[in-house]
Amino acid sequence: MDSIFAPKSSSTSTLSSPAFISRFLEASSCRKFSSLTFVGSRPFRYSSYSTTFSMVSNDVSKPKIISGDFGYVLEDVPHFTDYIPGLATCSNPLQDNPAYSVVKQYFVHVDDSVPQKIVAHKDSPRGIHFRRAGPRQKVYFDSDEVHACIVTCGGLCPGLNTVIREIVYSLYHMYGVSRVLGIEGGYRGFYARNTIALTPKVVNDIHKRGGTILGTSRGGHDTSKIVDSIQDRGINQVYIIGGDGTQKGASVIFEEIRRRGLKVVVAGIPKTIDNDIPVIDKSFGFDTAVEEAQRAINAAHVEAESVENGIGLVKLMGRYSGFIAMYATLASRDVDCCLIPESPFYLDGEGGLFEYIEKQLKENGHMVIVIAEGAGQELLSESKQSRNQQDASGNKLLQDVGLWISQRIKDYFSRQKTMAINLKYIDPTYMIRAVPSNASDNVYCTLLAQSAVHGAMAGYTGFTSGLVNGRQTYIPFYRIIEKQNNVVITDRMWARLLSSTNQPSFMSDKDVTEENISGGKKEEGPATQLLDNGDCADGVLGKKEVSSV
Ligand SMILES: Nc1ncnc2c1ncn2[C@@H]1O[C@H](COP(=O)(O)OP(=O)(O)O)[C@@H](O)[C@H]1O
Ligand SMILES: O=P(O)(O)OC[C@H]1O[C@](O)(COP(=O)(O)O)[C@@H](O)[C@@H]1O
Ligand SMILES: [Mg+2]
Repeated sequence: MDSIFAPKSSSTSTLSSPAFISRFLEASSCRKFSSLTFVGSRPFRYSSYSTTFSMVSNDVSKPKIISGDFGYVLEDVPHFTDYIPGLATCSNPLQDNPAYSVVKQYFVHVDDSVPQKIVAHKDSPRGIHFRRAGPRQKVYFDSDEVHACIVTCGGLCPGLNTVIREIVYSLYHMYGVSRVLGIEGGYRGFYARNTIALTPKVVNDIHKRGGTILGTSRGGHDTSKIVDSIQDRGINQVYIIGGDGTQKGASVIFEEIRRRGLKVVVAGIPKTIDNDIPVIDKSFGFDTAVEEAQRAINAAHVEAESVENGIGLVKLMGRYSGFIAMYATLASRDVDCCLIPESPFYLDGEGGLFEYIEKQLKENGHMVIVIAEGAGQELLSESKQSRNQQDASGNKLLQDVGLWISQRIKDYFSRQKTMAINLKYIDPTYMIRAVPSNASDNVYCTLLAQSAVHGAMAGYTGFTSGLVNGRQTYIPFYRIIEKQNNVVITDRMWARLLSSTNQPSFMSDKDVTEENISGGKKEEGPATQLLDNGDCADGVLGKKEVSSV
């Protein structure tokens, strides 16, 4: 255990002499560039393994956008060389790894990139691309120099332990790194908790367990305390696993690290059971969650069809994004109605939920309803006080829509006296996210973790490792945190759902306005490949974004 009271690095000022610099470079097996450049007269500060150099440019915090022929745009991620001059590089140790020596062209070409949109027309501009993830021929860290840490933040999600395990394994076995710390209890763990030494032995079995062996938390993000702790411990690779809030936190940590001129990588791995992170195809743990939700839906179906006028009601997670509910519904085929936050609904009157339930019960004798936790929040009669309640991270606390709607349905039928109903409410929300990841999520987690490690070793920083169109990429933080990924209710996927359940859409033509379509984001097309509106690179977005570069 490494104590939080670890002494501050003492060697911060006396190590700038030319003799020390040359000894340092000799000691490293990394080949140095022709010279170490000093901008101005500021000496560099060598503090344990995190090194402070003078900044190369004042413009480093701007997005790195590179344009090419035929409307090609690369939204690149930051790299050490953007703000640290004269860094040494080494050959990638993977070149001597027997397991990988069989792979032809194992190293990713420097110009490889992955298109954000793959549906194209013959006149389409090539559109936005992200840097392809994977090992690079040259790395910016000597194996002995690396001191990595891993932290998990926000709510649980299946696969967290797998990602932790695979980061540790990649660092140890691909890059010969042997110093990896686990930060306990989320962001606040950097300054308020002890750390755990992570070795392949410690993490060997953890992918079979749900949760995170490191623990997690909401709130507690104090940028300067976190970066101080990173600097004091001599950490130079920070792997941050978490959702939209966590990636926002990672982005400010990265900015502070860059402001201080530290040779410290900040790499994000996107975690969200709600699948509310944009750009990426889907988040890890999502498949597992959908699979697990089937068990609850099956139970609801069995209960409902075993009694007269049975209603099985299942609440699933999804604060603002109804992906789990939508996919679980599509997968199950037993669901008669799926309610999500993106699709407003109403209870009474023609075309309302009560009318539909009555019809279903008359025709089939039972029905199954799936409701995402964030659905219909505007309908819940809530006190002003509860409306403003937030969790420690600032996320709005939701009322239990499952309990509320169960009561409203029961009240309606007892008022109507047309039929006696038998409603069973199942709330499996925490069970779904507490399970270990399934086989396909395990593979996905492995690729995300390996990609993050390859990127970090190659000197990339300020990125989230993510799957785009089936390829691993490095996505700049600003693209991950700029908006939320939502179900687009005018997308084909939602239409498929409506046709599979036969539920009312609760929408009139006038509701299909720009504002109602996922918060007015229609012109930007689907933020995720879990949607399917066939948007291609010559859409409004393509033209707008290309011309703005
Ligand atoms: N805008 C933000 N800036 C900095 N840190 C943030 C921000 N939003 C959330 N965080 C931090 O990220 C962590 C996780 O956020 P949270 O919203 O709870 O979960 P998730 O990352 O799963 O969305 C918390 O420690 C929180 O303090
Ligand atoms: O009770 P908790 O831990 O706050 O978690 C509840 C929330 O966590 C989630 O599962 C995921 O949220 P995050 O991605 O922000 O962690 C939401 O669907 C849900 O509202
Ligand atoms: Mg979140």
